[in-house]
Amino acid sequence: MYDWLNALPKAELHLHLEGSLEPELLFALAERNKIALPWDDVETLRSAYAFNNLQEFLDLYYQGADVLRTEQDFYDLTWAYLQRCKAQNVVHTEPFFDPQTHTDRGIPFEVVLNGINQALKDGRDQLGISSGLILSFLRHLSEEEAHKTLDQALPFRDAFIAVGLDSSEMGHPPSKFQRVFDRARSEGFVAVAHAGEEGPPEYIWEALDLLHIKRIDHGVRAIEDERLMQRIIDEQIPLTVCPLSNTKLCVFDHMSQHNILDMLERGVKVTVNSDDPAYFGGYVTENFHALHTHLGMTEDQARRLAQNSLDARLV
Ligand SMILES: Nc1ncnc2[nH]cnc12
Ligand SMILES: [Zn+2]
Repeated sequence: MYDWLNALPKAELHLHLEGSLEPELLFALAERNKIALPWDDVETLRSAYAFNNLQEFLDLYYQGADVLRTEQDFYDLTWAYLQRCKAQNVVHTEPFFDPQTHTDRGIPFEVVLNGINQALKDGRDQLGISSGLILSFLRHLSEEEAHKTLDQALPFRDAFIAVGLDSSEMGHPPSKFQRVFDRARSEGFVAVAHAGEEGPPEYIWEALDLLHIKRIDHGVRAIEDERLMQRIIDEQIPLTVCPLSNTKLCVFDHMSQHNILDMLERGVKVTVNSDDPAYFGGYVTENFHALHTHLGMTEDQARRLAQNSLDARLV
């Protein structure tokens, strides 16, 4: 089944480039940039990848991103991810990046963007993988800081297909970012947002009604609110679900409890994605395969999930 799932043409719609930083590349970049790491070796780092919640993961994820310094680093990161896409027949990808994670460390916005963009272009030309980049605001920072990030992005407007919202969800509802999303949409950006990963269904309502998002990232807690479920089904609003992420971050205790197939059978436009594959134990095919192993996902269901991902592309 793994090989069959791997060969299935699919799109990835929820992937943080910084979360595709494998420990081996992290160590190589640390050496190249002469950065001392608190871990002795790759295995020690990998053994630290055990999380009880989103915040524990984010603390390590931001620490890991510190090795990314030059345009070449961002190129190498993105190129390594695109090669994984090629190997797993991901024919289209819409990755996120978090500019504030880098600009707050003094890395110029253009350095980050140029490295990523050159790799995405080479991915199109050399690997045949189409793509669109999503600029994501960090929700644990202020709306004021998100406005500054949007200012930095506007000279490169054509480099982005959308804006997103990620990082620590609890205590940072979508309403906190209503004005910056208004502004982004008035500049022609499509909007997406993480909502209902750890946060309650109310955050999904806010993301839909206040941020006017076209796609919900995660959204698994929608199942707690029947009226919300009905809206998502009626309006066919896609959910970018990340099964391995949800189990690694204890959103579900075990994959056998995941609700993605229940949602699929109820008519929700759910898709399968890897979120932060270097940290959560696998890329898209591993996520599909876990659904087969622990939930008995059939070939027909896998085909529908893959088709949903192709249908839910923004570009
Ligand atoms: N799963 C996730 N949720 C929120 N922010 C993130 N940033 C990277 N991965 C994330
Ligand atoms: Zn995510």
